[in-house]
Amino acid sequence: MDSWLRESGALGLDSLELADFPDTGRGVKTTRSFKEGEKILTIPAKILWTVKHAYADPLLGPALKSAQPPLSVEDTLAIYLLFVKSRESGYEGQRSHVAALPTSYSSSILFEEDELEVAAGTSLYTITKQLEQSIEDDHRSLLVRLFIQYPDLFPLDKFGIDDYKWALCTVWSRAMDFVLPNGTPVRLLAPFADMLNHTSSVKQCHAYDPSTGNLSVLAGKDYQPGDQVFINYGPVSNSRLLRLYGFVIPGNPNDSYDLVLSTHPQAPFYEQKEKLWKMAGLDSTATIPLTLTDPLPKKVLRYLRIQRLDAQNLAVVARQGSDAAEEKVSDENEVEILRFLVESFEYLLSGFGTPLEKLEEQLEKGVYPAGSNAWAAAHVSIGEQKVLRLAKKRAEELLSLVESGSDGNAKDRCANCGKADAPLSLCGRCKSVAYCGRACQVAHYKGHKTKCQALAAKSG
Ligand SMILES: C[S@@+](CC[C@H](N)C(=O)[O-])C[C@H]1O[C@@H](n2cnc3c(N)ncnc32)[C@H](O)[C@@H]1O
Repeated sequence: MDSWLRESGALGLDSLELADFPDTGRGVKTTRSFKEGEKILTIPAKILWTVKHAYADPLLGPALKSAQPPLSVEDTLAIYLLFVKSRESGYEGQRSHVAALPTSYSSSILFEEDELEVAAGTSLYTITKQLEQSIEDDHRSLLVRLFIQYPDLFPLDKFGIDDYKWALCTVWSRAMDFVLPNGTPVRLLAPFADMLNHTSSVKQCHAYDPSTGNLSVLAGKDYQPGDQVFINYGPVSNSRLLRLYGFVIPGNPNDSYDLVLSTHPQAPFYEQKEKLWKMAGLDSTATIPLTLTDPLPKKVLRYLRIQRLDAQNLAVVARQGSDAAEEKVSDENEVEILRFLVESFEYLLSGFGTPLEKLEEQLEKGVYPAGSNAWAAAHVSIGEQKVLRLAKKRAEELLSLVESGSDGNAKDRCANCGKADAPLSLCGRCKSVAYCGRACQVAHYKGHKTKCQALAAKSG
């Protein structure tokens, strides 16, 4: 691969080497020092794996163009990889890259049943099960649309379901995503740059240059010779890390739980409510991430307030336009949604195979060998349970405030983020709500404006 990279014009290889590291496995180390921000590596456009290049290939391109409906970006890249892997001659450079790829992966889609069972109750469990099914369906569809149409290009012994899963795992764990200035998304695989492991302690330091199409990596921090070079894959939860990359970060601060909210189209006033959700930037089916820092996002309350509107409140809320249901609609509505949330979180938590404390105890005792699939699944479950417990606590606190009638002018917590353990200052105009800082005051103003003006006018 090295000579292919050099001949193609890759820059920076003289200062970098592949190496094995105890925590992250194979990665890249520097052989000289770098200052943060310095360019470390450039992989030229012509050797990147992209959809454009797959379609431009003289053998693969015409077959891809004939597939109806067209393949997704993910499938195109996966088939491109398998196609090159299956060739016995030609494609020498790309084949040397494929030969350097891992032969197996530890994504949750490849877990044994008993390993995945450790994560029972998590969104990882549900999504993995759904994925297993959809991967089989997609593979069957590729057989019909592509493989059996061109048996010489896609020999079935090299395009089976296990090959397809390998290719998908390769794309999930190694592809990089960018959005061009005109909003077009680009997904690509960059040889050698795909050997860089992740750490959240560097800023995003891989970049795509839309004018040249080259991929570059900058130093995300200062490096000494022999240091491992990292990039940042983004603020990814353990659930997503395990599904897409096959690893977890114990105590991951980005852990989250994806809450799915949906409403039956035959529910009362569905069409009017659908309009209100749209106005509020939501959809009739909304997936909202609950996180450790924001376990009960405002969007959840907003969605449910609209979902539970009665005929009388519907008209009032519709007049609020884009501020619709940003704040409490009525005591009844608020109590109803908060009770629903407390019960739902309780129900979701009861669905976890093993409670958080028990899992922590098991990890402590070494029941799951460190680094094993079951160990990783246990970390996902712990993270999601932590988030759900925080969300339930927050819903209970809000419920007791509404039930005691002290929510409307609660001054003991930030009206925007709910923080109570921070210095708070009152809204300068109405003095009825408090904020932990300027950012929260600004973020809250749009929804608070009408009430603020009314209260300020009342108090003269
Ligand atoms: C883009 S590749 C990086 C190179 C990879 N280690 C290799 O040998 O090909 C992404 C994969 O590296 C591993 N990886 C990356 N960052 C990691 C980390 N912080 N801890 C553990 N494994 C990591 C995971 O297996 C992940 O799927």
